[in-house]
Amino acid sequence: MIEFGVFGGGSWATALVKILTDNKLIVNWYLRRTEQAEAIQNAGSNPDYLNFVTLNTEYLQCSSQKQFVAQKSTIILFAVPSDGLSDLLIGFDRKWIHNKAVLSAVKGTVGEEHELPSAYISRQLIIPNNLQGILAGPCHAEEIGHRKKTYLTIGAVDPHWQQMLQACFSADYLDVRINADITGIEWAAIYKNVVGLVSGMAKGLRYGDNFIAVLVANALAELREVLRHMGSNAEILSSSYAGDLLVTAYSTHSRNRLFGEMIGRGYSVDKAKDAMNMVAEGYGATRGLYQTTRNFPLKLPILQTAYRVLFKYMPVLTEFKLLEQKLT
Ligand SMILES: NC(=O)C1=CN([C@@H]2O[C@H](COP(=O)(O)OP(=O)(O)OC[C@H]3O[C@@H](n4cnc5c(N)ncnc54)[C@H](OP(=O)(O)O)[C@@H]3O)[C@@H](O)[C@H]2O)C=CC1
Ligand SMILES: O=C(CO)COP(=O)(O)O
Repeated sequence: MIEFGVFGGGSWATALVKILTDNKLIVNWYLRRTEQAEAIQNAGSNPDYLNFVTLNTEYLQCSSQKQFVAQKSTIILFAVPSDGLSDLLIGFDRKWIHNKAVLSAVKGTVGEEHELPSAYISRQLIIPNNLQGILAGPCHAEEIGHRKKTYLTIGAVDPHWQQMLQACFSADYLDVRINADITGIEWAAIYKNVVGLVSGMAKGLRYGDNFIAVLVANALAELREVLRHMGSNAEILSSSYAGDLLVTAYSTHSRNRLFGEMIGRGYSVDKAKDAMNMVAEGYGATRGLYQTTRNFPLKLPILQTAYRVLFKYMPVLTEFKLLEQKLT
């Protein structure tokens, strides 16, 4: 029988647990704070994230024991921020998940080598290709919490697993698309978080819809170039790539856009970080993607703008004046 082991207790994990338990699938949910695990088990909702979402506790077992969750489950799902992955995997024995499918819902780069989450997890836990997968968007946890129509993407290469996961995450308000381009989707998700930040900066600087439309159109072209150089022949005008970029660039739920908006309004990077109560992956993604692509023969002015503002502390308005000249 299928049992999911979900690792991570934030908004995305909460939305995913809701989908799975609504579908009457057993979920063993690892939360690093015991009090959070107990509160969710008792109240049937997560007090800290998406607290309006009611969870079906009949199918839910919360725990702050990694080993218990990993060993009891048949499918492992990681849904923590990318900078929490290495810490999460400390003391995580790969024997606990031998021959189990492992799915990453993480968007970001990991460590100083800027590895993709799926690659990092697979290297650490020695997961064979056919048992690796990712869960991607375009989606925001809040809208899933409200059962708003959403398209999800399952990235996996094994046809049996593709179909099984598609069934697990489908619902009347959820369509699940299958895509075997795992690394392309992950790089697209990393880049789109950078675009969300830059779109937010533009908003904070009081640029209007006319400019932001040009910014996003250029971002799509940049995304295509990045993916080509990463070895993906993706048709980017589909939901898993462009869709994910658009939702982050335009949605009021986007944490990256909110973070960028604060920078545009004049907050320092540290002050903007302090004001966030959820992760904005685009910050680390900007550095990871910049360093990964800096020797590529590509012009990536949007990525460079984000990098110069966030990591070289250049004045955001000055950088946008330069960016204006480079957009086509
Ligand atoms: N939110 C969304 O709509 C979507 C998010 N994602 C991606 O999912 C990932 C998680 O994001 P999200 O849930 O939104 O983030 P949140 O900021 O909402 O929550 C982060 C969660 O991860 C937990 N965490 C952090 N580090 C560790 C660790 N080392 N061990 C165990 N738990 C840890 C935190 O625990 P604590 O509360 O104790 O600090 C918290 O519960 C990100 O990569 C994000 O880009 C992808 C698609 C949609
Ligand atoms: O990855 C995410 C949703 O796709 C979360 O990032 P945003 O909240 O910035 O969109």
